Amino acid sequence: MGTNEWHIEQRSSFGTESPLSRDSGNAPETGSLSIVVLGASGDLAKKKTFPALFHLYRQGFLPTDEVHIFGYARTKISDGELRNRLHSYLAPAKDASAELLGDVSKFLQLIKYVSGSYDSEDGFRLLDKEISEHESLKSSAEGSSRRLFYLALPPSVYPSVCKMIKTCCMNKSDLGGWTRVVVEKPFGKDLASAEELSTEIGMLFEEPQIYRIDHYLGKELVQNLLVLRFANRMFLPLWNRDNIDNVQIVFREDFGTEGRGGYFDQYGIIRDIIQNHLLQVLCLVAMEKPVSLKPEHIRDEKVKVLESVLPISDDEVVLGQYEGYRDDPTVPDESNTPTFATVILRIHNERWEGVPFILKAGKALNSRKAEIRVQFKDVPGDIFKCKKQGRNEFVIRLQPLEAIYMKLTVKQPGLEMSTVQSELDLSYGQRYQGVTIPEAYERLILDTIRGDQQHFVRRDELKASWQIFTPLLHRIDKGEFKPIPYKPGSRGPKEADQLLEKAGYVQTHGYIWIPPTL
Ligand SMILES: NC(=O)C1=CN([C@@H]2O[C@H](COP(=O)(O)OP(=O)(O)OC[C@H]3O[C@@H](n4cnc5c(N)ncnc54)[C@H](OP(=O)(O)O)[C@@H]3O)[C@@H](O)[C@H]2O)C=CC1
Ligand SMILES: O=C1O[C@H](COP(=O)(O)O)[C@@H](O)[C@H](O)[C@H]1O
Repeated sequence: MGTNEWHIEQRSSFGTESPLSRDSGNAPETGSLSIVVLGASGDLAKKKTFPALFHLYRQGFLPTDEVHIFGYARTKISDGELRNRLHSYLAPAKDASAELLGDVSKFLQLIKYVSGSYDSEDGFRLLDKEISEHESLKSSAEGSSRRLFYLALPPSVYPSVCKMIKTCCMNKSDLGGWTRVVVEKPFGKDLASAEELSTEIGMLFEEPQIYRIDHYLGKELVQNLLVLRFANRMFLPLWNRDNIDNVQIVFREDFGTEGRGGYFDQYGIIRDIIQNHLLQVLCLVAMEKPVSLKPEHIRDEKVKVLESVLPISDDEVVLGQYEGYRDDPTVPDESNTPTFATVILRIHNERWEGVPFILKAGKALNSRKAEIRVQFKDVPGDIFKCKKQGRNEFVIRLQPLEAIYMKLTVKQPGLEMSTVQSELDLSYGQRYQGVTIPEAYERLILDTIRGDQQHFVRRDELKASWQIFTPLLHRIDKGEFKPIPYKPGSRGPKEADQLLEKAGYVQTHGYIWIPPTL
């Protein structure tokens, strides 16, 4: 094999399982599959859900003799109008080849739109009729139907929508097949509301039918975390408090809440990003090795980590709000909502006692990226006097430009015996040339069809995650904890950098990793 050749396992046919999901024990299924996108008129549906379905269709995972897709919402539009709305999201003008346009047009023909409300039976009875017609058209064995309901909706309507699905739209389960519901975040606003929502939905569906989606769990390098940690001998002895000084999990966006200020202001950055996306990543970084890759084994370990997190200390939190945030007419003039937060979590167990996990997220900052930064301790008895050049850091760049790199000290090439910071670099764009990295939503929807809950949040995980943040969130909601103003396009409040330093993070001066270009 040449250096630039790399064997990529093809995802061969619908229903086959990836090596890493084999343990889930799900057999490939066939028969009619109805995918219903509720909230089809909305932002998430057009930007993420339908494009993900289209990509799955193009790769052969949604065969036309089995699949039909339904959009459902209150807006009164025709099938054609929904298809027109979706067109530009499926085929952006810049790369609209004839082949792509042909595929878009075939895919759009699979979509039917049904209009109805979220709390009355009429619309859902009509939806059920349409689904049943499709099921009989696809001539599957009676009842062996699969029905997937994707709630691309505000959480306020989850209970009524779930009730309507349960009352009107379930498959005939005694004859085979299944009904599953996918629910989006934010799942609740605090511990009590999340538990209430869980109880309401739990009375209608069993846990194996509920897929609480967190799209960070579908990102390529998040999915790589367990492989990196548990399939590489060199990390096993290093991954603990004896060697690691601190861990940072960082999310930065270089734009504000444009167009979503009304939604955002009710939630803030902790509920929008930290309590879900970053905490899920923390679980995968910190958890013990699961017994197997079975979803329940993995999720059991994640829950143990969450339950070992100590109460957050006030002096380990910095909140910020970017200047101009309140100019949005949908944001109240006196809003106390943080658009930036650094929060240090401490895990009280044998592996991590004393190691700060620094979770940082912010909008309207100077760059867009998400990464995990594992910083090792200084070398004891350093004979090279290179301490000041920087510590070893293992960095997992989730986006953009996926990469894994290890910052390390090497001899400066040349005649002198001097040291310099450098890196071992696995940049995906360079190493896996020509490989398309699937979108998070694409993988996760495929998992829901396959019945693999490994990358979805279980009810007890959700509860434990709200337990961690609820006391802090309540104090912020009451105005007892104020965000510090920061300039849009900056690094956020300087107090956040000071907290980082206090927590033990040592910045490497005079060295910066530059993503390699092809
Ligand atoms: N947009 C994004 O990037 C992301 C969104 N999410 C989550 O996905 C879900 C959907 O998000 P998004 O598409 O942005 O939301 P939208 O605000 O676009 O709402 C989706 C659809 O729901 C209906 N709707 C809106 N408000 C209400 C209401 N108050 N009561 C009943 N129906 C309503 C509307 O359809 P109609 O009026 O036609 O019925 C709308 O088209 C949310 O839970 C969100 O938090 C998660 C991650 C990212
Ligand atoms: O869930 C959310 O995520 C997006 C960021 O997602 P990414 O995949 O682009 O990193 C964020 O913009 C949004 O506020 C939040 O609700």
